[in-house]
Amino acid sequence: MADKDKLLELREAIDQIDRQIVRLLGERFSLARRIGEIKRQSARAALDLSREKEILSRIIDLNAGVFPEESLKAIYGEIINTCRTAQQPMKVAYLGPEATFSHVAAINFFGQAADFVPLEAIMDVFEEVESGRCQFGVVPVENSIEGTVTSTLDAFSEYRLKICGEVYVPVAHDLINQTGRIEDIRKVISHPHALAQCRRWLRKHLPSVPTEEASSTAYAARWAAVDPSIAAIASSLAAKTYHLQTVAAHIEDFRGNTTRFLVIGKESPRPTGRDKTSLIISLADKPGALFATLQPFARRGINMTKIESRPVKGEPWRYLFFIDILGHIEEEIVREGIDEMSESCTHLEWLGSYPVGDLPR
Ligand SMILES: O=C(O)C(=O)C[C@]1(C(=O)O)C=C[C@@H](O)C=C1
Repeated sequence: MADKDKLLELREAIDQIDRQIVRLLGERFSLARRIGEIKRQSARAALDLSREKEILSRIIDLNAGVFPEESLKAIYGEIINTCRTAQQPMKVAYLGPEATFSHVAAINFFGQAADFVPLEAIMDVFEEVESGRCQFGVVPVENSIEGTVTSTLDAFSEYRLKICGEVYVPVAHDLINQTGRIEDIRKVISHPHALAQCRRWLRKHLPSVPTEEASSTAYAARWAAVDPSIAAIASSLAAKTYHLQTVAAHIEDFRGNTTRFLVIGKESPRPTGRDKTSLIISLADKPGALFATLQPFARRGINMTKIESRPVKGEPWRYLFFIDILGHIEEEIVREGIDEMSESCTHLEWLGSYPVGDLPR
């Protein structure tokens, strides 16, 4: 067969497969909608992360290895995210404006199909979820270079919300402006953390150009979108959102900069087999109090992944401890550990059990 005929034949086969895929996607969407009706009647949450995890690992097993695994995961993740919206419109609040890293985290977790609501402050995100105007919220909690986002931890003691998930987002900074030309830059604007993280690059490539602080990387991008003399340091999503060009990508001085975000909602998901549990505790003011509180986990071989103290507002020199351990509260060993821990604390609050997020590669 001539090359031209062969090409036509293969393309016809691909067109045939695409028709099937689109038809099957429609069928899958309708089935998800029917499942949604049953969930609504029995007052069950639409989002079922343990079922999603089960589906994803089955899909990866089904793959004969020809199709690249990461792409399969991304495509299937988006299919499930979209089918979820057939059950319930997913309204997700995040720390805005559009194209912040919180927005990137929200898209990574909920997919493109959700309805995203940018808000001005972390407290506003908690407020929106508690009021029920949004089902979920996405807030930053910790950066691998700058440390904890204290306003997120503090908000947990003011609102009765649960953690439903965590997302790790690699923080890659791009220098963006209207033309993509470095010669046009008279000023560089960004969030103080982003400016600090690109200090060496700026000194080397733009030594005489002044910098200015903005309240977020996305605000800086908005600014650059209206002023051709300004360049912003922001995410690649910001460049896309505000129609800007990339002068230089990945200008951060250290690679591996990652931010951990929390997904907050009204209830925590069921166990998935690889979960984390977050707690807030306060201690009696006596020697060995913290040691006694943590012993129940040590004895059971439960791994504590984080402990952080925050001052109690209005009570000088008293502290709350935020603790993350591996495991789900519905696992007996975790439940027992927490029960025993509660005997030696003056206050213990369960913030949620949720699937461990994937660290960026
Ligand atoms: O199996 C379910 O419970 C569904 O609702 C279907 C589905 C999916 O599309 O695969 C959608 C949403 C849930 O979070 C889990 C899975």
